[in-house]
Amino acid sequence: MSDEIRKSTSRLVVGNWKMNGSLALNQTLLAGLLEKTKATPEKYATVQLAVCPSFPYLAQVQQALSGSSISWGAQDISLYTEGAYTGEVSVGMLMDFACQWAIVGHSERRSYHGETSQQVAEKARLALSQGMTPIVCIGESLEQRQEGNTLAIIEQQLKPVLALGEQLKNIVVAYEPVWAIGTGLTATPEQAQEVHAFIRELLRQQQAPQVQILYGGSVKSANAASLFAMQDIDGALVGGAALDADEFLAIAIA
Ligand SMILES: O=C(CO)COP(=O)(O)O
Repeated sequence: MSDEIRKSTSRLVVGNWKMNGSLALNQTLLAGLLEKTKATPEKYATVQLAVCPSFPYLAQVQQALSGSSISWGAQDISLYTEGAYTGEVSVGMLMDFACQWAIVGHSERRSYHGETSQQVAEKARLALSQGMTPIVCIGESLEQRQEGNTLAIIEQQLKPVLALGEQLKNIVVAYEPVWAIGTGLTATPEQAQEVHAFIRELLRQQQAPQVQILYGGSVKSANAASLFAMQDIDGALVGGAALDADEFLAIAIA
C-alpha cells in the first residue's frame, strides 16, 4: 500500500476511556456517538471509530454498538490465558465480548504496574493469536526527551514487538509521549511526525510499513487536524476528549 492510499482510506480514532464512566454516563456517551454517526454517516465514511471502556462495561458497550459502525476493545489484556490469576482478564474472555481491539503497554500500565516491553510484546502476541488487534503504546518521558533519548527509547520499547514476525503487519502502534498525556501539552505536529517517521522506518525494515501509527497525548478537536495532516500520523488514541461525544467525533473528522 502506498503512503497516499494508507492515509486516504483509513483514519483510525480510538477513545481510551481509562478508569472513567458509569452505566449511566456511558449510556449518554454511547447514545451521543450513535446519534451523530447515524445522522450523517457520510462524514465518517473514511474514519474507523472505536472505544475502549473499562472491563465491567464491555457488555454494555457491546450491546449498544453491535450493528453500528463503531467498534470496541479493551484497555489491557492479561499475560495469562486461564487459571489462578486473581483479578486478571484473559484474551478469551475479551473475545466473549467481541472485542476487536486491545490497548497494550499504555504508559499508565508501564509506570503504575511495572509492565516491561517484553511483556507488552507478549500481550500483543496473545491478542493476535485470537484475531484481536493490539494497539501497542510506546512513548518517552519528559526527562528522556530532554536528554535527547526519545528515538532510542522508542526503538527499545518497540524492539520485542518488531520480533512478532508475520503477524507484525496486523498490529497498530500508538505513539504517546508520556509528557503529553492528560497534561494539556501536545507534541507539535512536527515533533510527533519525527517520531512517527522513525517508527515507520522500523516497521518498514520488518516489511510492515502499512501498520497504522496513531498519535496520543492531549488530542483535541482544536489540534487534531494539524496532527492528522502529517504524513505518518494515521489517527489518534484519545483520552480525556473521548469522554465527550461531540468532541470525540469532532476529532475524528478534523
Ligand atoms: O493516554 C492517552 C490515550 O491513551 C491520552 O490521554 P489524553 O488524551 O487525556 O491526554
